[in-house]
Amino acid sequence: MTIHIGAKSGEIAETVLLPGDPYRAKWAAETFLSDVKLVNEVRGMLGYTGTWNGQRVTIQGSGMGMPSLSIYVNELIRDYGARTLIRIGSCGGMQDKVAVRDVILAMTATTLSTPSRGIFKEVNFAPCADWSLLKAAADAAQAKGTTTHVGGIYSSDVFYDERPDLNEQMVRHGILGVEMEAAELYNLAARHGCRALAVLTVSDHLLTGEALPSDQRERSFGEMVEIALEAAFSEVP
Ligand SMILES: O=P(O)(O)O[C@H]1O[C@H](CO)[C@@H](O)[C@H]1O
Ligand SMILES: O=c1cc[nH]c(=O)[nH]1
Repeated sequence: MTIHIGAKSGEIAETVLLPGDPYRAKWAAETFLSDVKLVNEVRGMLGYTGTWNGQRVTIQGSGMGMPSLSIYVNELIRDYGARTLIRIGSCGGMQDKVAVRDVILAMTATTLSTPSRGIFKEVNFAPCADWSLLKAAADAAQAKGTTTHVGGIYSSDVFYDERPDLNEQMVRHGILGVEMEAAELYNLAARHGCRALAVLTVSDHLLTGEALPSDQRERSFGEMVEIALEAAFSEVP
C-alpha cells in the first residue's frame, strides 16, 4: 500500500491503463477485462486489475491534471513496478481535420509547465511517446478502421483557459488536441525507463464548439481502450 493506492503488493500489473476519470476505469475494466478485482478505492480513485487475452492489466484512474497523474504514476512505477503505462483520455480537437470521436495518438506533448519544471529548470525537455507503443497503436487503429491522427498534442494546466492566444498558437503549429496529463506521463516514463503512450478520444472541439456529454466520455470510448490494450501487448521490434 502507498499513500494514495490501497492495492497490496503484487495486485498491480506491469501494464497499466490510465484514464483521468475513475468511472471510466470501472467501465473499461468491467467491459474489457476478465477476472476483474477492485484493487484501489482510496479517495475514490478507482483501480482494477484483471486479464485481457490472458495478460494481466491494471486500469487505474489518474485524476485530472498533471499533479494528480504524477502522484499515481510515481507510486505505480516506484512502489508497484509498473513498466508500461498508457493514458486512455479524452481531449479537445484543435484542427479542422480532427472530428469528435476520432482517436489521437500523442507522439509529443507540448506544455507551458509540468510538475517536472522544477528539475528541468532552463531546459525545455521534449516529452515524447514510446516508439514501440506508438507504432503498435497506429497499426491496431488502422486494422480496426478507426479514424486516427498521430502527432503533437498540448497538455494544458487549465480546462478553462484565459489565454485564447495560446490555443491559437497551438492550432497554427499543427497541434491536434488539448488535454491535461500526457506530458508529465511521458516525463515520468523517461525518468524511470518505462514505456508510455497517450491514446485519446476527441470529446469536444475547440473550433466547432461540439461537445459530448459526460456519460459518453465515461462509457463510450471503447475503441481507444482496445487500441491501448492491443498496443501494450504487441511485439514491435
Ligand atoms: O477524460 P480524461 O482522461 O480525464 O482527460 C481530460 O478530461 C479532463 C478534463 O475534462 C482532463 O483530465 C483532460 O485531460
Ligand atoms: O482537457 C481537455 C479535455 C477535453 N477537452 C478539452 O477542451 N480539454
